[in-house]
Amino acid sequence: MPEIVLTHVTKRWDKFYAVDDLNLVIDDNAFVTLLGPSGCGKTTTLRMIAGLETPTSGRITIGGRVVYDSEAGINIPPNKRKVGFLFQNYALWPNMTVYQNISFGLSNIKEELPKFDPDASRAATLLRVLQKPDDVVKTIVECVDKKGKLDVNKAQIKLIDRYEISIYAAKTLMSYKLHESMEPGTVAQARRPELEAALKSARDKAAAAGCTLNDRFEYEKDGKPVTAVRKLTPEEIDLSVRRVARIVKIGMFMDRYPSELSGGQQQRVAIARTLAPEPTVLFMDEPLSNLDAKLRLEMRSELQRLHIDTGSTFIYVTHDQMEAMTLATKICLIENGVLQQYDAPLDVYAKPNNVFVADFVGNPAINFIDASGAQQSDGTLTLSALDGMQLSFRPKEPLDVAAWYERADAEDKARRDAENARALDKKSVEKGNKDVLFRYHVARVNETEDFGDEAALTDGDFVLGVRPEFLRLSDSGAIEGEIYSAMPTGMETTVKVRVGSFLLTGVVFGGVLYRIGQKIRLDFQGDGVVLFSRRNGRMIAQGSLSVK
Ligand SMILES: Nc1ncnc2c1ncn2[C@@H]1O[C@H](COP(=O)(O)OP(=O)(O)OP(=O)(O)O)[C@@H](O)[C@H]1O
Repeated sequence: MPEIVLTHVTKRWDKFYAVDDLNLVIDDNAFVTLLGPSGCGKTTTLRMIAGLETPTSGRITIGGRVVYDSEAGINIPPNKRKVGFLFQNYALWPNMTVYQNISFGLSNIKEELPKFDPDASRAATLLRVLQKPDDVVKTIVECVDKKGKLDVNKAQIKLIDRYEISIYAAKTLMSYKLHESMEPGTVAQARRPELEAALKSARDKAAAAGCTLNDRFEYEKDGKPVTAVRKLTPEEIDLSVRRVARIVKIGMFMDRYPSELSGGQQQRVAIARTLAPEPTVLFMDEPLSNLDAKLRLEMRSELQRLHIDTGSTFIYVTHDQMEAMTLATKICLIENGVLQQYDAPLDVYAKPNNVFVADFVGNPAINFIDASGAQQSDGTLTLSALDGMQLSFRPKEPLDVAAWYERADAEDKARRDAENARALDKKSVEKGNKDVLFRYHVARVNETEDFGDEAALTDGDFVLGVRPEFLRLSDSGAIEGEIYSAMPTGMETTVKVRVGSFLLTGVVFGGVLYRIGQKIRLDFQGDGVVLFSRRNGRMIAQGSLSVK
């Protein structure tokens, strides 16, 4: 499976930078979700990797092969990138059966493929299955109804699934009528000589051409595969269709038309159709957004399984952070065309690079608390927050705040210098959609209009990010609060707690009932509270928070 590498990829329309200098390495067999708010550049990124959109500049490789390079003038079309697509509007052909919908694309393939002997392959398959004639009989008689009538269609599908064979092999097997004989073993034995002869004749034919047949019945010469430009044989097409139908469990619906299927079943057919040509990379753009909530959840787990079963690399666009969190091996979070974080979902959740990431991921959302103060000689930070309350933040790892700022400022300066140098280049186009510092939201009881006219921020201005599960409601808590709202779901209750003029959101597990207006006490738990710089919005450290 291929690794996908994007190097300095930019896409702009005039002064609008939809994707700005994106560098990304997508590992073999990864499940990457491209996440971000509407218009941030997710779909553009996906389309550029797939070859449906031409980048303005940069380089993209798939499996070591350059598919796009602005400087070298390389741009391989999508149908030559061996990739598959699954879009929101997957539109099955209504006048074709499920089988035809899946097989249609395969029957149009005409490309360089290994030379193959379908007769030898089928003979070998039948010989393999006939080794256990009693098993074959058992599989067939399972499809006899109460009145003693055999459902031939069902029996064929059972044989196809049981032995992973084509419909042609299943029909031949049925024609042997093992299930009608008192001695299936003898019937099976009687069939062997003709099948063995077919196999030998195929090998002789290959030998006459100076070749050998490998164990997949493909021609080889001097140990190397012999290829030819050809179409797939009906048997190969059937085996592919059956393989993907097995994966998405639609084997029983092959003769139905799309209108005779539920939304979820149609979606599975669309997935099967995409998987049939065995794409090494599968692109999905919000493929579940047309489904209802329950089906979405079901299809999510199907997709996760599919990812393992197919071994393909999945690249999946979504603006639903929950979908991104639950499916991905890695999340690529984009805002305004700029990569914000590329990490495993739990790392994005626990160690967000900046306030934007912290805010975008997690439901209920993280609590932001403005705080100001300084680091003490013991490494902790003494902070004033929530209307003058004195808090102590203890970093999880050793931290030197002054040194952190020095590094961050040096990085910012280097970036600004690079941007200025870029602006001096005559060919460069100034970015119209400028990057602005994300304005996080501090929840208050009486929300006032935020004019953004803050006093100049210093290195002593911080933002604390407290996930709802790090708020602890307990009688021994040092902070006084009052229940502002409580939403029990049975498994947990989401509470908004009023602390002075602020509102903090917490999650309490179990069926606890709270009364609105009820006085409670709370504090913070765990060492996962995140400290951000208010000046540049970036994460400084994780740690624990307590009241002094
Ligand atoms: N052909 C085009 N010409 C000009 N601007 C475009 C064009 N295509 C896309 N854009 C702009 O590029 C930005 C990124 O678009 P893109 O479709 O990648 O966003 P997205 O993150 O997938 O959004 P959504 O979640 O809404 O689909 C958008 O602001 C969009 O308006």
